Amino acid sequence: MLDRYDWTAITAALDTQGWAVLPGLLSPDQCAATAARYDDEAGFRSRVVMARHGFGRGEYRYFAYPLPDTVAALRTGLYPPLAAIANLWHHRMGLAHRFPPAHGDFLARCHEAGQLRPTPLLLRYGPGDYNCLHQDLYGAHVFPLQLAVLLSEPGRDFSGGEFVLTEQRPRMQSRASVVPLAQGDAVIFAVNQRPLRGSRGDYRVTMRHGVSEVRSGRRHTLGVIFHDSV
Ligand SMILES: O=C(O)CCC(=O)C(=O)O
Ligand SMILES: [Fe+2]
Repeated sequence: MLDRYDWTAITAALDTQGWAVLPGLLSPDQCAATAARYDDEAGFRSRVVMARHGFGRGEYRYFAYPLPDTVAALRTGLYPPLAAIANLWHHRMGLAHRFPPAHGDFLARCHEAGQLRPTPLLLRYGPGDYNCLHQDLYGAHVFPLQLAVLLSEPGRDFSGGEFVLTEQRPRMQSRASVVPLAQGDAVIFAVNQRPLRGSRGDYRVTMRHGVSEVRSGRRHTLGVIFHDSV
């Protein structure tokens, strides 16, 4: 499923803009089945109503272990190519920490540090809902890339609700990108900092992501974060 993507082009996009799209990562049927899980209380460890925390408006649920097969397969399968990019990024940012080639070994590190709780999540937005710019940092162990899959079809299921990324360069104003996504497309993006090549070598920029206001309909997304949470 993942070897059909051009990982050289994905790496280049991540290096230049801090995000890359994987078109059609999930089929419409997989999207519908995944979004439908939202109402099934049993598969989740917690529910967050965003307005209660000042995170925006809308809600999300964190999956419990064991994760659904589709989610587990994405998390395990995407980790190795992303770990290679993550290690290059850490090298370029002068960070000593390196990521093991298999997700199980990285999770073992998270778990030893007390980051035991699964972080993949389902999000649900209705009219007027939005997600404030944020970073998904859940402990000292942070994998620098994450994934969001749009489960709904723009134009048919909802309007508005665009995936937004900002990039804060040192001592400069922030730059925003709107990521064009169709149903089943995934965006891979930097969780926190990423290296950017400047005329005097690499420097670090800080990324944040969020979702603009949903105007109508209902929008579901699947979020895959590779580190577990305290
Ligand atoms: O709903 C979205 O597109 C954003 C989800 C999000 O913040 C995440 O997956 O971490
Ligand atoms: Fe997020």
